[in-house]
Amino acid sequence: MTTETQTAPECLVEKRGHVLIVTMNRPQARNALSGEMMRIMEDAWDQVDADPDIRVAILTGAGGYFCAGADLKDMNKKAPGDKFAEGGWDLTRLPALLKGRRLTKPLIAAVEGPAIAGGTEILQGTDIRVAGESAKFGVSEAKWGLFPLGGSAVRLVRQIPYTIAADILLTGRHITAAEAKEYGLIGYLVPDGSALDKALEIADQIAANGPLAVQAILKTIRDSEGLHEEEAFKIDAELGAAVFKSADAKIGPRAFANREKPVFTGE
Ligand SMILES: C[C@H]([C@H](O)CC(=O)SCCNC(=O)CCNC(=O)[C@H](O)C(C)(C)COP(=O)(O)OP(=O)(O)OC[C@H]1O[C@@H](n2cnc3c(N)ncnc32)[C@H](O)[C@@H]1OP(=O)(O)O)[C@H]1CC[C@H]2[C@@H]3CCC4=CC(=O)CC[C@]4(C)[C@H]3CC[C@]12C
Repeated sequence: MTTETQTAPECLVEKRGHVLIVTMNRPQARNALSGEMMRIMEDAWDQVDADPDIRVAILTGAGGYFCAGADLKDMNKKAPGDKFAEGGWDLTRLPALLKGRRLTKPLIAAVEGPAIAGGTEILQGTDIRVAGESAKFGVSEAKWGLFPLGGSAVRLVRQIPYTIAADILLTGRHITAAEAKEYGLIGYLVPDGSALDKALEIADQIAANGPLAVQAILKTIRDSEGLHEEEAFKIDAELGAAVFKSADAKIGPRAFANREKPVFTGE
């Protein structure tokens, strides 16, 4: 197993075997998003897509916090609205927050502590979500007269029941990890301090699977979203057939017959 570490002050990116771990790293501000942090996150997502050796990614936060959204104190220096007015921003895409961009490999969120506003927004761009029991979630932009530009007004109502999403978006109230689990916003509730361990366990399970199969399943999920079943099955058939033609599709059944663990090559 290879281990490479690239550190940067506001976001850490670590490759552990086939897994890339991205850690938002401004714990003194509950990992509130900064421009620098978002640039590093965007680069990390490019790395996930480009490096064939990376099979899964994990997004987490340092210091026992996930992310408190935009840096509200920084907004007092220069309001984002004024920056947007200066132009050059395509607000239909915020790649760092996975708005208008999704990864080609699975992304697991490991949440401890608060995941508020932008924190819950980026969560909606992840595929599998694990949280410690004391984690808190919410999309509280409206409380500060702001809009959830990370995409929640569109995405949250598609991911959890409508009336709960509308309540969270319009009241800006925070919900507990137990509520988030009940609503299906997260998939795993674990003891505090163990979210990353659980995420790594899930990542290892995924990384041991056929990478072409995993990526084709994910692409089918993404590309067929919102389509009529008949249209969706065309995508499903094309991507599925390509997997069946791969060397991995021979390795798996052979390993089963020989009572061995399959070692996939991704070819
Ligand atoms: C548009 C998106 C996005 O949709 C907008 C937002 O995310 S708005 C953010 C709203 N955030 C909140 O409501 C959370 C506020 N915080 C809390 O409620 C609580 O602090 C907590 C529940 C998180 C934690 O409570 P605790 O009791 O545990 O701790 P507490 O004592 O309160 O805090 C401890 C210390 O941490 C500081 N803190 C906490 N939260 C923040 C925060 N959000 N900002 C700053 N500091 C915070 C707190 O003050 C304490 O500090 P002390 O010193 O100890 O007092 C936008 C999302 C990202 C934006 C882009 C970011 C990059 C950009 C840069 C640019 O230049 C251009 C614009 C942009 C691209 C920008 C554009 C908008 C976004 C996309």
